[in-house]
Amino acid sequence: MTCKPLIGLNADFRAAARTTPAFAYIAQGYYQSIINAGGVPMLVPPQVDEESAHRVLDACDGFLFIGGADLDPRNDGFMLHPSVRPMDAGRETSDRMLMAEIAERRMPVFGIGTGMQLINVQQGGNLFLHIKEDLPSAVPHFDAQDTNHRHTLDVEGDSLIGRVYGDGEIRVTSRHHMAIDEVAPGFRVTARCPDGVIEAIESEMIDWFAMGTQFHPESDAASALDIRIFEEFVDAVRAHAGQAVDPESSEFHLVA
Ligand SMILES: N[C@@H](CCC(=O)NCCCC(=O)O)C(=O)O
Repeated sequence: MTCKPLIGLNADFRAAARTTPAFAYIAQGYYQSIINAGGVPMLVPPQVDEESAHRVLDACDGFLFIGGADLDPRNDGFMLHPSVRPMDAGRETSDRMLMAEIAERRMPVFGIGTGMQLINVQQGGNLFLHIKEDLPSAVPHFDAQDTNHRHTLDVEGDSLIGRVYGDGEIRVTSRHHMAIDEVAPGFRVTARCPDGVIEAIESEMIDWFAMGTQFHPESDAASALDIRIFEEFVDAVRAHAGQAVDPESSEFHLVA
């Protein structure tokens, strides 16, 4: 039997406005990258209770948390900072429910942007709420005029990110004003911007594939190397689902 792994993606949510209804949505780069890497994306709108979140996860082999607006620091016991623009409260509640259960199940997970920040806080780490204030010498990590604003990246060679990018200058797409401060127990930093801002984390736990990038490998400006991160993730999902690679056919078979 061959089958592609089913990967859940949390959708963003925008409340109704004067001329538009409420809608859940997701940028194409996130789900297209999963398709390109050989997975089947399943878009998950905000869930209303734990039972529903668990039912969704029963159907998934892995999960991708997408970027978006800010997590509300008050949900982690911190004060609101004037720069923080909290995401829709329903999305945040749903994302946190899904993430808690994903961690419990040790389901393979990849978080991008806010998605990485979610993994980190749910696992006991914390965040700088505004890079400009907390790390004043940092280079710009956000440009309102350029959604594909890029900066360079220093990677740890003995990591997934290091394997993907190898040697040579790396430039990645950056769109954030918050950043990881303390890394959650069980995770390590595997990439930083040369200014020190944490750009990627990976689980060190042998029973759990979990990783995050602060940068955006799904962006329109993604390189062939950026796309390799999704392939590594989808391969990890397959491995967790008990599938093995058939090098002849490039198809994936359930291991009996
Ligand atoms: N809280 C974050 C948000 C970082 C992020 O996810 N940016 C992407 C926004 C929209 C998208 O491209 O999906 C911060 O630190 O600013």
